[in-house]
Amino acid sequence: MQQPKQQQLSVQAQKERDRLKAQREGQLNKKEQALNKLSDEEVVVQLKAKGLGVYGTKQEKLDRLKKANGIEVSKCESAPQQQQAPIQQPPQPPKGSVVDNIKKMEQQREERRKNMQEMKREKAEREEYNQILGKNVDVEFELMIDKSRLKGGLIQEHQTTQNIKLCVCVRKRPIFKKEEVAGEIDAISCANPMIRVHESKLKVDGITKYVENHDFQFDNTFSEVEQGKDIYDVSLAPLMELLVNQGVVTCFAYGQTGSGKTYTMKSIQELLAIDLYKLINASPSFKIVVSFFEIYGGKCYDLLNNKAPLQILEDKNNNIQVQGLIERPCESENELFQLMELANSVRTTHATVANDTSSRSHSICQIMIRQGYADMGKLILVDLAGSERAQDTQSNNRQRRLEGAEINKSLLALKECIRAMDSGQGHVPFRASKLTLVLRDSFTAKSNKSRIIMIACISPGSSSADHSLNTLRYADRLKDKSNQAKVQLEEREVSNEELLYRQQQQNGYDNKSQENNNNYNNNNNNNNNNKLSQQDKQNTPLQLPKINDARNQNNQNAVNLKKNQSQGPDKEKPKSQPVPPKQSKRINSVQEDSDDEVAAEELVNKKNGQVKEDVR
Ligand SMILES: Nc1ncnc2c1ncn2[C@@H]1O[C@H](COP(=O)(O)OP(=O)(O)OP(=O)(O)O)[C@@H](O)[C@H]1O
Repeated sequence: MQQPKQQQLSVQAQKERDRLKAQREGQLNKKEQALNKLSDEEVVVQLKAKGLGVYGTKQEKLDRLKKANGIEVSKCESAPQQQQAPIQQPPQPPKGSVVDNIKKMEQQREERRKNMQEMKREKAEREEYNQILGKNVDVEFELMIDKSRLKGGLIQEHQTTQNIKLCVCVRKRPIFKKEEVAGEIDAISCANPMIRVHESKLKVDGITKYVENHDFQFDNTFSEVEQGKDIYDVSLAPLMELLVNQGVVTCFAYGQTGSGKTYTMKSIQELLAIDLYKLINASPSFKIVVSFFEIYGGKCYDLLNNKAPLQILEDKNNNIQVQGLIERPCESENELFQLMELANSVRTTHATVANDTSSRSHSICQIMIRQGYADMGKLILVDLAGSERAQDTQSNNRQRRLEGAEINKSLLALKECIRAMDSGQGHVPFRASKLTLVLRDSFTAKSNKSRIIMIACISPGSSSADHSLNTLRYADRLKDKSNQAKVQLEEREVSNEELLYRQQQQNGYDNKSQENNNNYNNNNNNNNNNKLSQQDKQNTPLQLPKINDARNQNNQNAVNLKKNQSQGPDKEKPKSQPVPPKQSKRINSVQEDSDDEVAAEELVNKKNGQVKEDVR
């Protein structure tokens, strides 16, 4: 009697397994169909969100994405075949019908000729047009690049830095007339948050031209039509409140020489001066103190004190002190702006192979907001020296080459510190260079009080494409994406009970660490000449007057304006533009995961141990 019962059970289990398998396959098919419909840009966005590589053809990228979604490769390969199936193959001519074959070949030849003529016509038209404009560019490359450009406008609106601890932005400067006359093509296209570098190349035969496209995605990207104000509005303006609540805001401009770092920083300084005094005027007890120095060849010089040499020292409380640095109080926005102008004008510049007036030093502008003797907040604007590769410095003299080496060393140290800070590592190697040493506060401030904005500037010229790639790769590596991916993966694998347990543990730990933090900060603050006011100890955010509301309104206006512009006749949205991914990449990945999680939960709830076996 027991045997038939067992058989019955195993048949039931088999049925259940088949049913689940069919259900799972159905889900995968749906997912696969959805993936097949994605445009190239959307595939790239999703790959980046999953921390995967974005190289290869569109099909290869799609396959990689499918694999990451749990769809089998063989299945992936069969998908396009399934799609192609409905296409009616023309009936094969019977063997020996030579005449038909010849006709077909003639048709194909005719088509090729037409295409060739069309290309020649297009090329001639473009050459004529370029001649009128005085452009002296390679038309073949120009046409190829134009065909592979990201369509104009924004894929996504710019995000503000309010909730982003490390915000990495890219700014492309416009191409200059003299560059076009010298044969440069605009080789960068930009549609926030994507940026594409079109690298012109020759095949191994040495004559066949082709264009290799490199895609990157950042928190924000700004094209040549966007102004310094657009960057300021989303990057620094939202952080004004933090500046009077013990915040440390650091803004870096990084990039190849001549890519627009100083230009960007100057426009930001101008807007900042206005906003800071709006803030100060609303609370008269606040005052602004500014110091400005440069780090050149590993040494520090005061830019507001006739370039007097400075020393960087560490006191017994491990605080970094720049000995001899003059701090100038400023009474008005004009005074602040004039001091900044003065400091910028005395900065060390030299003519290099790449730029006639290349800034060879890192300039650091520190703006402290004080109430009495207490620091309420600190803003640090760092205009980094132009990044150069070793091969660019070959024809420079020894001094320039040493400068280049020193600059690169400090940029590398900066990258390591930002990465360590972003990934939440306890140890930040800020002693690796003078630059990171003086910026210690930016890396070690409490995470909710510290914001870093990195603006990577790039030149659009085709001859700068490899420099631009270097800059973008540097910026891309600042954010530890693998960490995020790992956390997501790990979270998918733990059970609900375990998650609950972890959460409880975490809460306990957070409370403890919060206490420890408070103790540590209080001690630290005491050591730090008891500078902090009562308000800091209570940790209550200061209520700000209308300035931020006004800014938010401005932001909204800017966004609306951009929307209107992009809908206007000049910037008509191309129909082929990919559907904008509304959510951030993290939200996307959570949603994808949730499908699987819901399915798994349903199964677990429905059935007994046998079903659990299947789920596993
Ligand atoms: N967005 C922009 N719009 C118009 N002109 C720009 C823009 N960005 C830069 N420029 C111009 O490009 C030139 C070089 O810019 P800038 O001096 O800011 O470069 P840089 O990156 O600071 O160079 P370096 O590192 O060598 O000092 C300047 O003449 C500047 O006016």
